[in-house]
Amino acid sequence: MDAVRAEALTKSFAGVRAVENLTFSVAQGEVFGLVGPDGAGKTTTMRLLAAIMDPSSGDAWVLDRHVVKDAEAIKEEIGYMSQKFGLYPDLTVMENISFYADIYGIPRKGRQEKVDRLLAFSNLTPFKKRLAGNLSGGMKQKLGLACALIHTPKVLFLDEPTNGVDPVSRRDFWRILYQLVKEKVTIFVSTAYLDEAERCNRIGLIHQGRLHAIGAPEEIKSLMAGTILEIRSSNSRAASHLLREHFGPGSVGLFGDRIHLVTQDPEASRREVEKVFAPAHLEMIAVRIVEPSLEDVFVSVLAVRNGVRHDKSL
Ligand SMILES: Nc1ncnc2c1ncn2[C@@H]1O[C@H](COP(=O)(O)OP(=O)(O)OP(=O)(O)O)[C@@H](O)[C@H]1O
Repeated sequence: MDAVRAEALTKSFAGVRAVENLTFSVAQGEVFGLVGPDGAGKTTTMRLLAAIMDPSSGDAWVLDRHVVKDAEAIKEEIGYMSQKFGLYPDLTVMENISFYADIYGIPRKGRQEKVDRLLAFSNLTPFKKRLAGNLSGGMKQKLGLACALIHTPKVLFLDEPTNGVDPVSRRDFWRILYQLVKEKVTIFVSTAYLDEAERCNRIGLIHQGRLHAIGAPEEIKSLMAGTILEIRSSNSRAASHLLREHFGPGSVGLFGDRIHLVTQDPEASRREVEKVFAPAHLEMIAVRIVEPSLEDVFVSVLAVRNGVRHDKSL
Protein backbone atom coordinates (compact mmCIF):
# COMPACT_ATOMS: atom_id res chain seq x y z
CA MET A 1 0.00 0.00 0.00
CA ASP A 2 1.35 3.41 -0.99
CA ALA A 3 1.24 6.28 1.48
CA VAL A 4 0.07 8.63 -1.28
CA ARG A 5 -1.11 7.98 -4.82
CA ALA A 6 -2.39 10.52 -7.32
CA GLU A 7 -3.82 9.84 -10.75
CA ALA A 8 -4.37 12.68 -13.19
CA LEU A 9 -5.08 14.94 -10.22
CA THR A 10 -6.28 18.35 -11.43
CA LYS A 11 -7.62 21.49 -9.76
CA SER A 12 -8.77 24.65 -11.51
CA PHE A 13 -9.88 27.94 -10.00
CA ALA A 14 -11.94 30.14 -12.31
CA GLY A 15 -9.85 29.39 -15.36
CA VAL A 16 -6.54 29.00 -13.51
CA ARG A 17 -5.14 25.46 -13.62
CA ALA A 18 -3.47 25.43 -10.23
CA VAL A 19 -2.65 21.71 -10.47
CA GLU A 20 -2.70 19.79 -13.72
CA ASN A 21 -2.71 16.08 -14.34
CA LEU A 22 -0.47 14.98 -11.47
CA THR A 23 0.27 11.26 -11.42
CA PHE A 24 2.74 9.96 -8.85
CA SER A 25 3.01 7.87 -5.73
CA VAL A 26 4.88 8.04 -2.44
CA ALA A 27 5.87 4.88 -0.56
CA GLN A 28 5.31 4.51 3.16
CA GLY A 29 8.22 5.74 5.25
CA GLU A 30 9.50 7.97 2.47
CA VAL A 31 10.41 11.65 2.72
CA PHE A 32 8.96 13.11 -0.44
CA GLY A 33 9.56 16.73 -1.43
CA LEU A 34 7.36 18.75 -3.74
CA VAL A 35 9.72 21.39 -5.01
CA GLY A 36 8.81 24.50 -6.94
CA PRO A 37 8.73 28.29 -6.93
CA ASP A 38 5.92 30.45 -5.49
CA GLY A 39 2.60 29.81 -7.19
CA ALA A 40 3.74 26.48 -8.66
CA GLY A 41 0.79 24.61 -7.15
CA LYS A 42 2.36 23.12 -4.03
CA THR A 43 -0.25 24.34 -1.53
CA THR A 44 -3.11 23.27 -3.78
CA THR A 45 -1.59 19.78 -4.15
CA MET A 46 -1.21 19.50 -0.37
CA ARG A 47 -4.80 20.57 0.23
CA LEU A 48 -6.09 18.06 -2.30
CA LEU A 49 -4.10 15.25 -0.69
CA ALA A 50 -5.03 16.31 2.84
CA ALA A 51 -8.70 16.01 1.78
CA ILE A 52 -9.36 19.66 2.56
CA MET A 53 -10.29 20.53 -1.02
CA ASP A 54 -11.90 18.42 -3.75
CA PRO A 55 -10.16 17.99 -7.11
CA SER A 56 -11.77 19.26 -10.32
CA SER A 57 -10.88 15.91 -11.88
CA GLY A 58 -8.62 12.94 -11.26
CA ASP A 59 -8.18 10.94 -8.07
CA ALA A 60 -5.89 10.58 -5.12
CA TRP A 61 -5.58 8.16 -2.24
CA VAL A 62 -3.80 8.42 1.09
CA LEU A 63 -3.13 4.99 2.63
CA ASP A 64 -5.64 3.60 0.13
CA ARG A 65 -8.37 5.96 1.24
CA HIS A 66 -9.91 8.15 -1.43
CA VAL A 67 -9.51 11.88 -0.83
CA VAL A 68 -13.14 12.66 -1.67
CA LYS A 69 -15.03 9.51 -0.67
CA ASP A 70 -13.08 8.83 2.53
CA ALA A 71 -12.10 12.39 3.42
CA GLU A 72 -13.00 12.09 7.10
CA ALA A 73 -11.02 8.87 7.56
CA ILE A 74 -7.99 10.51 5.93
CA LYS A 75 -8.07 13.41 8.36
CA GLU A 76 -7.63 10.97 11.25
CA GLU A 77 -4.59 9.34 9.64
CA ILE A 78 -2.70 12.45 8.61
CA GLY A 79 -1.11 15.51 10.12
CA TYR A 80 -1.23 18.69 8.09
CA MET A 81 0.81 21.76 8.80
CA SER A 82 -0.23 24.58 6.53
CA GLN A 83 1.85 27.66 5.81
CA LYS A 84 -0.23 29.68 8.24
CA PHE A 85 -0.63 26.98 10.83
CA GLY A 86 -3.20 28.10 13.40
CA LEU A 87 -1.27 28.78 16.56
CA TYR A 88 -2.87 30.97 19.21
CA PRO A 89 -0.41 33.74 20.09
CA ASP A 90 -2.03 34.49 23.45
CA LEU A 91 -1.90 30.85 24.58
CA THR A 92 1.28 29.28 25.92
CA VAL A 93 3.17 26.53 24.11
CA MET A 94 1.58 23.96 26.39
CA GLU A 95 -1.91 25.40 25.97
CA ASN A 96 -1.61 25.35 22.19
CA ILE A 97 -0.73 21.65 22.24
CA SER A 98 -3.58 20.95 24.69
CA PHE A 99 -5.95 22.81 22.40
CA TYR A 100 -5.08 20.50 19.49
CA ALA A 101 -5.31 17.50 21.81
CA ASP A 102 -8.92 18.55 22.54
CA ILE A 103 -9.72 19.01 18.84
CA TYR A 104 -8.46 15.50 18.09
CA GLY A 105 -10.22 14.07 21.12
CA ILE A 106 -7.04 12.68 22.65
CA PRO A 107 -8.13 10.85 25.84
CA ARG A 108 -7.16 12.53 29.14
CA LYS A 109 -5.53 9.31 30.23
CA GLY A 110 -2.00 9.26 28.89
CA ARG A 111 -2.37 12.72 27.40
CA GLN A 112 0.17 14.42 29.65
CA GLU A 113 2.88 11.88 28.79
CA LYS A 114 2.14 12.41 25.14
CA VAL A 115 2.36 16.20 25.43
CA ASP A 116 5.59 15.95 27.44
CA ARG A 117 7.05 13.65 24.82
CA LEU A 118 6.13 16.05 22.00
CA LEU A 119 7.61 18.98 23.93
CA ALA A 120 10.86 17.09 24.46
CA PHE A 121 10.87 15.83 20.88
CA SER A 122 10.53 19.36 19.50
CA ASN A 123 13.03 20.82 22.03
CA LEU A 124 10.31 23.06 23.45
CA THR A 125 10.25 21.81 27.05
CA PRO A 126 12.12 24.88 28.42
CA PHE A 127 9.59 27.15 26.67
CA LYS A 128 6.38 25.37 27.57
CA LYS A 129 5.04 28.33 29.56
CA ARG A 130 5.98 30.95 26.98
CA LEU A 131 3.21 32.58 24.93
CA ALA A 132 3.28 31.30 21.35
CA GLY A 133 3.24 34.91 20.15
CA ASN A 134 6.62 35.45 21.83
CA LEU A 135 8.40 32.50 20.16
CA SER A 136 10.97 32.89 17.40
CA GLY A 137 10.01 31.85 13.86
CA GLY A 138 11.87 28.56 14.17
CA MET A 139 10.22 27.72 17.51
CA LYS A 140 6.77 28.55 16.11
CA GLN A 141 7.40 26.04 13.32
CA LYS A 142 8.39 23.40 15.85
CA LEU A 143 5.30 24.11 17.92
CA GLY A 144 3.17 23.83 14.77
CA LEU A 145 4.80 20.48 14.12
CA ALA A 146 4.18 19.29 17.69
CA CYS A 147 0.50 20.25 17.35
CA ALA A 148 0.22 18.46 13.99
CA LEU A 149 1.62 15.32 15.64
CA ILE A 150 -0.68 15.14 18.64
CA HIS A 151 -2.81 12.33 17.16
CA THR A 152 0.23 10.28 15.98
CA PRO A 153 -0.46 10.58 12.24
CA LYS A 154 0.98 8.03 9.79
CA VAL A 155 1.44 10.57 6.99
CA LEU A 156 2.56 14.12 7.64
CA PHE A 157 1.93 16.91 5.12
CA LEU A 158 4.12 19.96 5.68
CA ASP A 159 3.55 22.98 3.46
CA GLU A 160 6.78 24.98 3.23
CA PRO A 161 7.44 24.40 6.94
CA THR A 162 10.76 26.22 7.04
CA ASN A 163 9.80 29.19 4.90
CA GLY A 164 11.46 32.31 6.30
CA VAL A 165 13.17 30.37 9.09
CA ASP A 166 16.90 30.86 9.69
CA PRO A 167 19.31 28.13 8.46
CA VAL A 168 20.15 26.85 11.95
CA SER A 169 16.47 26.40 12.84
CA ARG A 170 15.88 24.76 9.46
CA ARG A 171 18.57 22.20 10.20
CA ASP A 172 17.08 21.63 13.63
CA PHE A 173 13.62 21.16 12.13
CA TRP A 174 14.94 18.55 9.71
CA ARG A 175 16.66 16.70 12.53
CA ILE A 176 13.24 16.38 14.15
CA LEU A 177 11.70 15.20 10.87
CA TYR A 178 14.30 12.44 10.54
CA GLN A 179 13.37 11.19 14.00
CA LEU A 180 9.80 10.88 12.78
CA VAL A 181 10.98 8.89 9.79
CA LYS A 182 12.59 6.43 12.20
CA GLU A 183 9.14 6.02 13.70
CA LYS A 184 7.84 5.06 10.21
CA VAL A 185 5.99 8.31 9.55
CA THR A 186 5.74 9.23 5.86
CA ILE A 187 6.64 12.85 5.22
CA PHE A 188 5.29 14.84 2.29
CA VAL A 189 6.91 18.24 2.37
CA SER A 190 6.79 21.18 0.00
CA THR A 191 9.64 23.61 -0.35
CA ALA A 192 10.97 26.35 -2.55
CA TYR A 193 14.49 25.75 -1.16
CA LEU A 194 16.43 23.45 -3.42
CA ASP A 195 19.07 22.69 -0.81
CA GLU A 196 16.26 21.35 1.34
CA ALA A 197 15.08 19.14 -1.49
CA GLU A 198 18.39 17.29 -1.22
CA ARG A 199 17.29 16.07 2.19
CA CYS A 200 14.37 14.13 0.67
CA ASN A 201 14.45 10.52 -0.52
CA ARG A 202 12.59 11.55 -3.67
CA ILE A 203 11.41 14.83 -5.07
CA GLY A 204 8.96 16.06 -7.66
CA LEU A 205 9.71 19.29 -9.50
CA ILE A 206 6.50 21.28 -9.97
CA HIS A 207 6.04 24.42 -12.02
CA GLN A 208 2.81 26.04 -13.19
CA GLY A 209 0.81 23.16 -11.78
CA ARG A 210 2.65 20.45 -13.66
CA LEU A 211 5.11 17.86 -12.48
CA HIS A 212 8.20 18.03 -14.65
CA ALA A 213 10.47 15.44 -13.11
CA ILE A 214 10.27 12.97 -10.27
CA GLY A 215 12.95 10.81 -8.65
CA ALA A 216 15.74 10.72 -6.11
CA PRO A 217 17.71 13.99 -5.98
CA GLU A 218 20.65 12.22 -7.62
CA GLU A 219 18.42 10.88 -10.40
CA ILE A 220 16.96 14.31 -11.04
CA LYS A 221 20.45 15.74 -11.30
CA SER A 222 21.48 13.04 -13.74
CA LEU A 223 18.66 14.10 -16.07
CA MET A 224 20.85 16.95 -17.00
CA ALA A 225 23.20 15.96 -19.76
CA GLY A 226 26.25 18.16 -19.99
CA THR A 227 28.85 19.71 -17.75
CA ILE A 228 28.55 22.78 -15.58
CA LEU A 229 31.16 25.44 -16.06
CA GLU A 230 31.20 27.76 -13.05
CA ILE A 231 32.39 31.22 -13.89
CA ARG A 232 33.15 34.19 -11.68
CA SER A 233 33.36 37.56 -13.29
CA SER A 234 34.08 41.17 -12.29
CA ASN A 235 30.36 41.89 -12.79
CA SER A 236 28.42 38.65 -12.55
CA ARG A 237 24.99 40.15 -13.18
CA ALA A 238 26.01 41.89 -16.40
CA ALA A 239 28.05 38.84 -17.41
CA SER A 240 25.17 36.41 -16.91
CA HIS A 241 22.92 38.69 -18.93
CA LEU A 242 25.36 38.66 -21.84
CA LEU A 243 25.89 34.90 -21.60
CA ARG A 244 22.13 34.29 -21.58
CA GLU A 245 21.83 36.27 -24.80
CA HIS A 246 24.67 34.31 -26.32
CA PHE A 247 24.04 30.75 -25.10
CA GLY A 248 20.28 30.90 -24.40
CA PRO A 249 18.53 31.30 -21.02
CA GLY A 250 18.20 27.54 -20.47
CA SER A 251 21.97 27.16 -20.40
CA VAL A 252 22.83 29.93 -17.96
CA GLY A 253 21.98 30.28 -14.27
CA LEU A 254 23.16 32.93 -11.79
CA PHE A 255 23.63 31.76 -8.20
CA GLY A 256 24.89 34.62 -6.05
CA ASP A 257 28.05 35.78 -7.81
CA ARG A 258 28.58 32.47 -9.61
CA ILE A 259 27.43 31.89 -13.15
CA HIS A 260 26.66 28.34 -14.22
CA LEU A 261 26.91 27.54 -17.89
CA VAL A 262 25.75 24.16 -19.16
CA THR A 263 27.95 22.89 -21.91
CA GLN A 264 28.88 19.77 -23.87
CA ASP A 265 32.39 21.07 -24.49
CA PRO A 266 33.79 22.99 -21.49
CA GLU A 267 37.04 24.04 -23.16
CA ALA A 268 35.35 25.42 -26.30
CA SER A 269 32.76 27.20 -24.13
CA ARG A 270 35.44 28.76 -21.96
CA ARG A 271 37.05 30.27 -25.05
CA GLU A 272 33.65 31.46 -26.28
CA VAL A 273 32.92 33.10 -22.92
CA GLU A 274 36.20 35.02 -23.15
CA LYS A 275 35.18 36.23 -26.62
CA VAL A 276 31.78 37.38 -25.30
CA PHE A 277 33.34 39.13 -22.30
CA ALA A 278 36.14 40.97 -24.15
CA PRO A 279 34.14 43.72 -25.95
CA ALA A 280 32.12 44.36 -22.74
CA HIS A 281 35.37 44.70 -20.70
CA LEU A 282 34.25 41.92 -18.39
CA GLU A 283 36.93 39.93 -16.68
CA MET A 284 36.78 36.18 -16.05
CA ILE A 285 38.13 35.93 -12.50
CA ALA A 286 37.79 32.17 -12.13
CA VAL A 287 36.44 29.25 -14.07
CA ARG A 288 36.05 25.59 -13.09
CA ILE A 289 33.93 22.53 -13.73
CA VAL A 290 31.42 21.74 -10.93
CA GLU A 291 28.82 19.05 -10.23
CA PRO A 292 25.29 20.10 -11.25
CA SER A 293 23.08 21.11 -8.32
CA LEU A 294 19.31 20.81 -8.21
CA GLU A 295 19.20 24.52 -8.93
CA ASP A 296 20.93 23.87 -12.24
CA VAL A 297 18.37 21.21 -13.06
CA PHE A 298 15.56 23.59 -12.22
CA VAL A 299 16.89 26.27 -14.55
CA SER A 300 17.04 23.61 -17.21
CA VAL A 301 13.52 22.24 -16.50
CA LEU A 302 11.96 25.69 -16.60
CA ALA A 303 13.73 26.47 -19.85
CA VAL A 304 12.20 23.37 -21.45
CA ARG A 305 8.79 24.37 -20.10
CA ASN A 306 9.14 27.82 -21.63
CA GLY A 307 10.17 26.37 -24.96
CA VAL A 308 13.73 27.61 -24.76
CA ARG A 309 16.06 25.71 -27.05
CA HIS A 310 19.18 24.38 -25.42
CA ASP A 311 21.39 21.36 -25.49
CA LYS A 312 20.06 19.27 -22.62
CA SER A 313 17.32 16.69 -22.64
CA LEU A 314 14.88 16.10 -19.82
N1 LIG B 1 -8.49 29.72 -3.95
C1 LIG B 1 -7.91 30.09 -5.08
N2 LIG B 1 -8.56 30.82 -5.99
C2 LIG B 1 -7.98 31.21 -7.15
N3 LIG B 1 -6.72 30.89 -7.51
C3 LIG B 1 -6.01 30.16 -6.64
C4 LIG B 1 -6.55 29.71 -5.39
N4 LIG B 1 -5.60 29.00 -4.75
C5 LIG B 1 -4.50 28.99 -5.55
N5 LIG B 1 -4.75 29.68 -6.69
C6 LIG B 1 -3.81 29.87 -7.81
O1 LIG B 1 -3.30 28.59 -8.15
C7 LIG B 1 -1.90 28.66 -8.46
C8 LIG B 1 -1.11 27.73 -7.54
O2 LIG B 1 -1.16 28.25 -6.22
P1 LIG B 1 -0.56 27.49 -4.95
O3 LIG B 1 -0.86 28.34 -3.74
O4 LIG B 1 -1.02 26.10 -4.95
O5 LIG B 1 1.00 27.54 -5.25
P2 LIG B 1 2.25 27.32 -4.29
O6 LIG B 1 3.25 26.57 -5.08
O7 LIG B 1 1.81 26.76 -3.00
O8 LIG B 1 2.80 28.78 -4.06
P3 LIG B 1 2.92 29.63 -2.71
O9 LIG B 1 4.10 29.09 -2.02
O10 LIG B 1 3.11 31.02 -3.23
O11 LIG B 1 1.63 29.42 -1.96
C9 LIG B 1 -1.53 30.13 -8.34
O12 LIG B 1 -1.61 30.71 -9.61
C10 LIG B 1 -2.59 30.69 -7.42
O13 LIG B 1 -2.79 32.06 -7.67
